[in-house]
Amino acid sequence: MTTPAPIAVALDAPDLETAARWAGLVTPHVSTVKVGLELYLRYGPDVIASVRGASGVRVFLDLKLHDIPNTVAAAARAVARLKPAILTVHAAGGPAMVQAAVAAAPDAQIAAVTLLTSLSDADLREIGIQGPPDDAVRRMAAVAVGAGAQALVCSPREVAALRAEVGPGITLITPGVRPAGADAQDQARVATPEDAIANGADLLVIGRPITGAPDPGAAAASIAATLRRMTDKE
Ligand SMILES: O=c1ccn([C@@H]2O[C@H](COP(=O)(O)O)[C@@H](O)[C@H]2O)c(=O)[nH]1
Repeated sequence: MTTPAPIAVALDAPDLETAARWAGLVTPHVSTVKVGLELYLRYGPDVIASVRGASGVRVFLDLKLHDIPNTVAAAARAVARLKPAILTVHAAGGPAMVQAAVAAAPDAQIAAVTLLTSLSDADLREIGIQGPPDDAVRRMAAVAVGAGAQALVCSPREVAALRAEVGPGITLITPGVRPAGADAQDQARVATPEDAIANGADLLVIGRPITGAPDPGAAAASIAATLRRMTDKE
């Protein structure tokens, strides 16, 4: 049996049955499945058991918590019992908020989201973030890691700069991944799976290029095989 690829498939499905079906199709090929706001807000905690299924695949709970520290601590504590492998918070919540999540969910890897991959350079300027995204991402990452975050979420375009900033011990997670020629859809700062890995990403978040394919299992297997060929060459 081959080792599952370092991919978290974003199960952004309209209903639980579809999410569980996608999870079943992709889990032989990928290490992780990701539950986001759409599913969690619709179905609540039950969704975790449904997508985990019999395989017991790692579940990444992408709730992007962002509130005052006391509220985030309570929310993180509430979901910690679901045993997600990874739980996201927004780095923009500041160090006390990140620290509160880390303390409240000690068994989950707390991943701090730096700048959403859907924001273009123009969008970033409009919300007051001047200069190259790399700079802001590195600043936010340093604060989050200083507060105890064990993982960071960034665009694959910033992952090399971030790796240089934080070193090898922090897990770098990149959404905004599109196979060559695929539609970027609402993502702005994108790169291919090969480039994301070559630049230092540990875990690629990929949703619609897999779940929107006629056969999500085959799409996941194909991207996984591409990554495996890269590591075999090393
Ligand atoms: O900056 C971020 C943080 C999280 N996401 C999430 O990743 C997936 C991406 O899905 P695609 O279909 O591959 O675009 C989605 O669940 C987002 O909520 C992100 O895209 N960017």
